[in-house]
Amino acid sequence: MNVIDFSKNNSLLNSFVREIRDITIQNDRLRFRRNLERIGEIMAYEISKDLSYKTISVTTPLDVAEVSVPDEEIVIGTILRAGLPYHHGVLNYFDCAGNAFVSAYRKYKETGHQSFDIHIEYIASPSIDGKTLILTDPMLATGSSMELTYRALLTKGTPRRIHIASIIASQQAVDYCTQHFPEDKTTIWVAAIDPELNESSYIVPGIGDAGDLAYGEKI
Ligand SMILES: O=P(O)(O)OC[C@H]1O[C@H](OP(=O)(O)OP(=O)(O)O)[C@H](O)[C@@H]1O
Ligand SMILES: O=c1cc[nH]c(=O)[nH]1
Ligand SMILES: [Mg+2]
Repeated sequence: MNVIDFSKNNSLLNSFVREIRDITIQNDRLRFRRNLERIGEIMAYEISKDLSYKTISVTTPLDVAEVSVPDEEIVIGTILRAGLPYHHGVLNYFDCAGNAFVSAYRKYKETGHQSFDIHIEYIASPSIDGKTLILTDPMLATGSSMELTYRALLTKGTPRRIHIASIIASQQAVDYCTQHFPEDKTTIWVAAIDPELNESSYIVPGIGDAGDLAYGEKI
């Protein structure tokens, strides 16, 4: 599977990643959400280079110009909650895309934060049949939410191409997605790959809880 890790290259993207990681900056919720959004914009731009294109003629006030434009029908799929600002950034650039929203949350077992199941309770999606599906979630920790969201969306058709667009992924999640997504039509795009998960399956060093940083703690 094709895995694209932008931390290997120097770009402005790394400055935004620094801000969502930095404990002295990340607690400004407005800035945190805006950083997820602008990373989404950059991801969309990078993914756009991987699409197929067609040439169209555009009438200007003076003549006709030939322009290459994307020739794929895109659906952006997002996992609540932390996916929302990131989704918004991707949608800022793929502004004609369809949109799918899936709720996935960790339901912890009575034994504490070490053990949980992922629950999916809500899906709102257009048909994804034959389309290019961009799955957006800033955190890819175990990879389970991403896989279960994908399986839930398969009830809406079979995508022709899949782009998993995350921000911080664990190496374990990258390996997991490599095993659980169709190899021939999936690309994983990440801003960084971190080495570890802690005992609560949080990414280390990671950023902490992305949903809480964006929207506040939940009970
Ligand atoms: O790869 P996984 O181990 O499945 O974990 C990743 C999931 O955890 C986060 O959501 P969370 O469950 O914290 O929900 P929230 O966005 O509502 O806080 C994140 O946005 C992913 O959806
Ligand atoms: O590190 C992690 C893991 C899951 N969810 C988060 O928000 N952060
Ligand atoms: Mg959370």
